Amino acid sequence: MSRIAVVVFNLGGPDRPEAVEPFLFNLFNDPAIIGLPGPLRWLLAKVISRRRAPVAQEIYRELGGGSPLLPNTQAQVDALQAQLNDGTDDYGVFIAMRYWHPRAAKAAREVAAFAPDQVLLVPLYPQFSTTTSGSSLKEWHKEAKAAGISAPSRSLCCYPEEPGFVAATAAKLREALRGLEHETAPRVLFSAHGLPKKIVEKGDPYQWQVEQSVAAVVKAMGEVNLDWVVCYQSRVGPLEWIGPSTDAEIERAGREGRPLIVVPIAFISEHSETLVELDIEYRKLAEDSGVPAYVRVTTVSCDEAFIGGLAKQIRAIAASDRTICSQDRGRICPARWSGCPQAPHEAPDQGAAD
Ligand SMILES: C=CC1=C(C)c2cc3[nH]c(cc4nc(cc5[nH]c(cc1n2)c(C)c5CCC(=O)O)C(CCC(=O)O)=C4C)c(C)c3C=C
Ligand SMILES: [Fe+2]
Ligand SMILES: [Fe+2]
Repeated sequence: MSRIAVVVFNLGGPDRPEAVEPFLFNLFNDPAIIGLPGPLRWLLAKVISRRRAPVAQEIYRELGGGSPLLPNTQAQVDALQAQLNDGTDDYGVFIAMRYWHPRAAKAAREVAAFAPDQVLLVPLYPQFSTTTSGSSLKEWHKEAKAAGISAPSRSLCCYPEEPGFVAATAAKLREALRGLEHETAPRVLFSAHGLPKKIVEKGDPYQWQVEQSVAAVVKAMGEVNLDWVVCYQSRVGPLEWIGPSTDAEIERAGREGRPLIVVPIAFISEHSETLVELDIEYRKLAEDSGVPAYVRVTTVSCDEAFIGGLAKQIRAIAASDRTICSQDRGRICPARWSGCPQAPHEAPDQGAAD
């Protein structure tokens, strides 16, 4: 049996207060986030990260000073590895974070030591964005080359309608609906991390794939009659971002006297954007705006259907002779987007962060 290295990608988060500013610097110095020439971007990243650090430190203080993203990702990796190996030890699963440790360079050295026959690249983002999966895959290819990894690699580009992800999200939403005791019907806010509008206008498929995920969850809810909206949170900086914003939707629900159920649709584990922004800041905004009830659905995290679905997708790419984007129908990039890094794999730099 062949040895298969699975590299999972996520954003990364600072593990202590002093890490907040360098973490933010790494984020804003990424050409996928700020598309300026090197020296100018470096300077801007220095300025923005210094200015943003106290605000972000306050956010992470609510979580004990650092982000829980790495331990939560590790728990997912353990669950995934157990599902994949199922009595064998063919699969080794490695974590590569984009902006804080463990970064791609370390993961690439570990993968090289594992000496795999093939490498499967799995972004922990169901929807593809140049700013997340694209940026991580681009960095991976550079570091894999530097580490001398010669085994062929293929990636799971995106899985916005993956049945396990959709079923897990729908089950959590159903549970929240059952638990909400209020005479007025709730509004469901499917909340995703936002993006600057100009990134979407350049062809980034993220917003389109967020909408695909929401449509799939609504369909999976079957007969339940939902009043739902897709909205976008976590805006930073002066640019115009895609909307409607989650905070504007919360205020509207307050004016209309509607209870709210908030469903994270682009985050698959808990971190600052769910535990602080959704659970503390937006809950307070809801109270202040007169929203009669506010329930936040938890992320799919280690849910069996989600991890099982991911494992199924990974086995499918391991057995396939080409990379697969949205697995359920085995098609090439559903975005039909030239920047999709999955094919042809010989040209991994194609478009991803440019
Ligand atoms: C779907 C996932 C994400 C997209 C798309 C995304 C784009 C994006 N993010 C920023 C700026 C920041 N993001 C920050 C935190 C953060 N972002 C994501 C995911 C996506 N980002 C996650 C999972 C996290 C949490 C990390 C953690 O807590 O561990 C932050 C830092 C926190 C803060 O200062 O508020 C910034 C800054 C931009 C500019 C962007 C697209 C251009
Ligand atoms: Fe972000
Ligand atoms: Fe794709």
